[in-house]
Amino acid sequence: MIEDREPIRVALLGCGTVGTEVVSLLQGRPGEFAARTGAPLQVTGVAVRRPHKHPEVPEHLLTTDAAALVNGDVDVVVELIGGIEPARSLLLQALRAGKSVVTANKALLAEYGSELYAAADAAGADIYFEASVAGAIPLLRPLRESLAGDRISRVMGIVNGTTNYILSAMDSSGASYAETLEEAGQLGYAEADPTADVDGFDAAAKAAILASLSFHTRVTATDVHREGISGIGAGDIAAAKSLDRTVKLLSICERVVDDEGNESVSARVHPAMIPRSHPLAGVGGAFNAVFVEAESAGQLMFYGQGAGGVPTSSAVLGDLVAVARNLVVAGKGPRESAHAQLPVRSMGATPTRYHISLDVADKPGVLSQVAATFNEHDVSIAAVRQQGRGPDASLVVITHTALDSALQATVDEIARLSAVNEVVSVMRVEGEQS
Ligand SMILES: NC(=O)C1=CN([C@@H]2O[C@H](COP(=O)(O)OP(=O)(O)OC[C@H]3O[C@@H](n4cnc5c(N)ncnc54)[C@H](O)[C@@H]3O)[C@@H](O)[C@H]2O)C=CC1
Ligand SMILES: N[C@@H](CC=O)C(=O)O
Ligand code: NA
Repeated sequence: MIEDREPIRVALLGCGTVGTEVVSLLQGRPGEFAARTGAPLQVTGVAVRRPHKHPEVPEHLLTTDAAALVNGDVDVVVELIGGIEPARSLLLQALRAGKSVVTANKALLAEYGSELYAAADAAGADIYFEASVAGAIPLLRPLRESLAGDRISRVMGIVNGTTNYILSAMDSSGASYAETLEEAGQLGYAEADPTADVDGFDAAAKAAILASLSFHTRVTATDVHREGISGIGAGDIAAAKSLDRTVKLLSICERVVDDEGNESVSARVHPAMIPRSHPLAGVGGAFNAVFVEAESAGQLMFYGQGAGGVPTSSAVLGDLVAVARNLVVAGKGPRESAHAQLPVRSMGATPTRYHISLDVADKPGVLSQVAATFNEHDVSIAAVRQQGRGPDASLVVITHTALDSALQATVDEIARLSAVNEVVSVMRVEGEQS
């Protein structure tokens, strides 16, 4: 009888947006969890900062002493506090004592993942973190396990729900940036400090995790080129609309092979214009979607709810069941796989495409001056559209693929041309043939 087996003792750290849902589901469905893992799951304590704020948790389980809870009689520690400290110290403490860990903390994993993996490995414990990237969507388990026999070449997607919620609203209803950011916070999508979302730190942490798993290489958040959405204005959204495109914050991780056959990894987060016909263009609200390209599997797409307490609790509980099953059969989950150790390519050396929208003087020679600047930097133009407006004109240029540093240098020089009144919008273009 499963009920007669020794329970698996679970400590929960943090009871906020995600933690509250995890506690409630764990307490509400004990029979199901026991049947699925092969032993009952017993919550031994819930570490919180202010116990009086948690009437939903049985009082005897609440504690403000997370370290004592981790050091006590527990088999699995579920960390839902977020941030680096005290989460890092608490998880190292747990792992070094042979206790397995489930965490949703991308910021921590993107910086200290290797340290945590090493501690888990040394003690024979597990570390699972499906909720850390793309919330409810099963994505890391497929990368770590199902695709472990394949070679991944590219991962591209929307992995931040808050910014997608904001950009979708700006695109569809012309809503303001500030008002939608506040809504995203109320709906439980935004991080405790929402600048982590809008400035791209959250997406960059997720890109580091995705690149590490996909390319068997240690990639940290500081290796990821990062641009957020705080500079995106109504002008950019309008420029995209006029070309039947939309703006999304994308995380793109690629295996790049140079002319000599040398491989490197590129990981970047930035807003990009994509065609409205692209499947990512239809991903609205806090939904996430990620494309994975692998040599044998071909193209795969993962889609679902990337943020919010209820969806994220699904991924956390899935990991908890996996860890508990391993404990029941004395098995182990996957370890760190960083054998490839590919160098990380700088953003300047990464091939990209640009959309550039200019306000120029409508007089002879302007177009040729602009075209000459592209030529000087060896950047090839894919399309040009000019529209006169009295003495001035709007000039839109879309380039072919070139090194990002060459594109950046071209834009800097164009901005200095006397015939250019204003650089209205500069954005990378993704999701179409170059
Ligand atoms: N909210 C979401 O949609 C998602 C969140 N995550 C991640 O899940 C984790 C938790 O996120 P949320 O629940 O949204 O955050 P939250 O801010 O709502 O909850 C964190 C809780 O931890 C508590 N806490 C802080 N320090 C503590 C300590 N020393 N001891 C005990 N409790 C402490 C806070 O009081 C708060 O209640 C973060 O790592 C976040 O990045 C991952 C995917 C989605
Ligand atoms: N703040 C994050 C939450 C999930 O990881 C987001 O908006 O995606
Ligand atoms: Na996930």
